[in-house]
Amino acid sequence: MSENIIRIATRKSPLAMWQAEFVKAELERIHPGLIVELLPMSTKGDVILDTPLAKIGGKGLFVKELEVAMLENRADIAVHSMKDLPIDFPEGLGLQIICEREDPRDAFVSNNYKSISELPQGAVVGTSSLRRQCQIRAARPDLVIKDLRGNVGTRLAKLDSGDYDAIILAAAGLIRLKLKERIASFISAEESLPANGQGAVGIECRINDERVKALLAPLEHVETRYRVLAERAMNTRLEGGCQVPIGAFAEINGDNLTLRGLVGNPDGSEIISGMVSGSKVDAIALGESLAEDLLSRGAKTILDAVYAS
Ligand SMILES: NCc1[nH]cc(CCC(=O)O)c1CC(=O)O
Repeated sequence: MSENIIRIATRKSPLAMWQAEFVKAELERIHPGLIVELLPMSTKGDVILDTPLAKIGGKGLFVKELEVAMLENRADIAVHSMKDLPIDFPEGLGLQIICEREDPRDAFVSNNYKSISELPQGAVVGTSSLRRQCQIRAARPDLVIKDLRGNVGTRLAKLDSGDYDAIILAAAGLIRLKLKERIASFISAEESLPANGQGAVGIECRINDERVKALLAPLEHVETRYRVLAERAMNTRLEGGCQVPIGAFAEINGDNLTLRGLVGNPDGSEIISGMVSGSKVDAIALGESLAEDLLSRGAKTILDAVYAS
């Protein structure tokens, strides 16, 4: 491979392309003379659009093709939304960089209402996320949750066509796609704990590719890494895939990291939540200890039932 080229494997969705373009622009800014090429590709998750994600199963629905491209040396790096990235990597590949986090909150999007509490009895809310569904239904058991798939633009179009009274999306995706004005209100972490890694972009590469690793190093954001490591460690210990009713959200104050987490029934009838605090350098241990705490208080029973269904 030529010394001054980096090839980025990316999904073709507008958000994935934004993230890849962001990494390309950063690399070109930091390393004048470096040529960065995009290799857009479709993944299984992009092709199967009519089935709820939780039912398609299989880990890495949105990443496998990108990883094969790196292993076959058709690409050097892949840019991912951290929250969609599986815990395990194929041999030879690894998560190298976590970039600075965008707003991690969920966003309430509606053309008629300002917030969940304003929704009338029995209103229809669109989301395919068990995590969002569980927390919304815990607060408002009367609401009807209707599946909502597709990329951000598709989901907004379905809202606009009148299929839903409101939909829930990650604020980060809307902000990045310059659709912030579509956000009726931000949902606080107290109302809906975000998914692990939400709003953060990660970069995967071949673990033995020292040239690429050196070029990527300046994109690392240390605070985001600690936060996302704690959140992912909790998820890993809970053996959570990406389609699980699990929320995890870490914040850092000085050297102190506080991690909040929850596991719930998709119907919102039961939510087990907890919190840990400690030194940020112990991020992974903090995540694991919160997972143990949740498991000891009944999370295992809930998750077993979700995985079996
Ligand atoms: N599961 C899809 C997905 N993956 C990443 C984002 C956007 C924000 C992010 O980077 O977390 C979204 C859309 C959404 O959840 O609304």
